[in-house]
Amino acid sequence: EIQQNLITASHMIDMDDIVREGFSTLREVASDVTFPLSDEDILLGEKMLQFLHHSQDPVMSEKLGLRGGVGLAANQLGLLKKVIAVLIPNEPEFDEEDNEIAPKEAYKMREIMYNAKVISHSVQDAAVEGGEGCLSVDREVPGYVVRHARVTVEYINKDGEKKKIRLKDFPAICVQHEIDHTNGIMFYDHINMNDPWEIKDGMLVVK
Ligand SMILES: Cc1nc(NNC(=O)[C@H](CC2CCCC2)CN(O)CO)c(F)c(N2CCN3CCOC[C@@H]3C2)n1
Ligand code: NI
Repeated sequence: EIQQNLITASHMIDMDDIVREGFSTLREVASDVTFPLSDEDILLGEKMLQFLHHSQDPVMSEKLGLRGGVGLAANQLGLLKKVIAVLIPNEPEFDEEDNEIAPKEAYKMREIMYNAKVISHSVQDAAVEGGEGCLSVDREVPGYVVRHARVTVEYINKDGEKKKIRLKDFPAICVQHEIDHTNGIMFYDHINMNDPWEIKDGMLVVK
């Protein structure tokens, strides 16, 4: 495939590997990956997670010229495979003298998810305060991205184990953003363009 360097172990994903609006795979439905996972699909997932780590590291993000990311989908790499990676850090706390206290768990969520799908969801909607962005969208698109407040997601992890997890708050938003990518859906598809900041029917605003 055209994304040859994505399957060389030593290559580190950077912004040049991320396709932008107009590239076909952002509007296509990706295929389920088959199990047992190929070495290529295992490597792909690991490199997607590595990209997110690098993007959240002051030194590596600077070195590789990365925009910050907490999620990534294979469609954004030009690959029609249902592979997503999520890396959501726990925010550090601060003591009375404003010294940073490392959180017990560094990450709220750190996962490579194969064939992820939403199998059930709350009636209640939610949107992230301030709206969303996307590494494949080089422009601001303001407005509440209306999503499900809580979702039950089924996926297979890199060890081939079927998982079923319930998510709420920001993790629910992030995983929906990534699963959307694997179905050719962009975040701004969920913004009410007539009234982008409309809050209706008990929609939660998530920080
Ligand atoms: C909220 C946020 N969105 C960032 N970017 N956008 C993304 O991740 C897109 C996916 C997210 C957009 C909204 C829901 C999912 C990427 N998308 O296109 C993938 O499909 C961030 F970078 C970011 N953080 C907070 C944590 N910080 C830790 C230290 O390092 C910087 C990092 C910045 N928070
Ligand atoms: Ni995105």
